[in-house]
Amino acid sequence: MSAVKLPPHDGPVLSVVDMHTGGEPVRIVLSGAPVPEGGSLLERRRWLRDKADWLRRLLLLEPRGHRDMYGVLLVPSEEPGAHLGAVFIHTEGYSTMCGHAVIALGRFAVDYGIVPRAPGGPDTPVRIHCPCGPVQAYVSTSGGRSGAVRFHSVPAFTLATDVSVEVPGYGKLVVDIAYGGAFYAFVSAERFGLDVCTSKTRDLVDVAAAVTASVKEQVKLAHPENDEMAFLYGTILTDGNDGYSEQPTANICVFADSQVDRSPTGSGVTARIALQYHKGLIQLDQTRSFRSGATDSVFTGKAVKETTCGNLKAVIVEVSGQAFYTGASSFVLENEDTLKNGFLLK
Ligand SMILES: O=C(O)[C@H]1NCC[C@@H]1O
Repeated sequence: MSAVKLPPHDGPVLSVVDMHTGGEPVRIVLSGAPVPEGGSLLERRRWLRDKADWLRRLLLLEPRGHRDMYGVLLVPSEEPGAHLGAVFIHTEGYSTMCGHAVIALGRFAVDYGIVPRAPGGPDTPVRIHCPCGPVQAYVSTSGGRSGAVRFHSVPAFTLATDVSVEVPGYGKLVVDIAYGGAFYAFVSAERFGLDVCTSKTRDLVDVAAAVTASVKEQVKLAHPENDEMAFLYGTILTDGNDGYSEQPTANICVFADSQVDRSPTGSGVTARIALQYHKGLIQLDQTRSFRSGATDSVFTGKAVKETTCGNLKAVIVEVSGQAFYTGASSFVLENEDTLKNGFLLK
């Protein structure tokens, strides 16, 4: 089949590979993006945010994307041994960690030749420098293709448990706050008479967004090593099944500007494992399954090592999942297009 003929356009052609992990999209930019200035990944991330945010908007917002779109800009990394640097983007801005995207990037790195497949198998290590720090992924091979990916994230920890917050319309409630490369508030959906798997997404989003807004107002977060991580990324509503079980526990993550994760949320699973370990509900190397309330997709997670983060006890968590390719596109723009930099409906 002949290559697709590009339409008339102005400016760069942005070539992307589209994937999904558990239903959550990942748009990886292959070429056409500006090379960000800066001596570190975090500086490059700030440059992209402050000087080239048109790129995020064009790639993720309508008409080329949608309200719940997610993407990755690959940037040079100064991290020793890193195979690639990742700047995670969503429809409100930039995040510090994205487990579902790490799972996709693991496959992408092997399949696109960034990391040669380890001859001896079974896994090919792929080291990904994320804004929260280095993440070590291990890419399996299945039938001559890359397959499931597991990753060891940055040190994960519980910041606070049983934090009381006043949520307008819902009264006083108690949340837990934990970090898995990003900070999340955790609360059972049952507290609102909802079920993460069967309630309307709109109802779950409204509740989670209200909790996020209240925690942001009433609770000051701190990260022991990096102030840039000290913000509440979202709220994860759970089914309340925090005690160890071989049965999956379900959750749904509402992050950034009421964006809904279709996957079980890799950084959320990381934080949830840290929370369950902190509460003595699971032991090291006990694997739990986490089901997305949105799509029933499943990640597994386990704490594999105790560590510290600054003065806090922490654990290294391993998360596993599977990503799939959905397409490859070239995006262009025309200067006359008044909507060329994207939009979202109110
Ligand atoms: O899997 C994750 O960690 C990401 N998915 C969307 C929200 C998080 O960044």
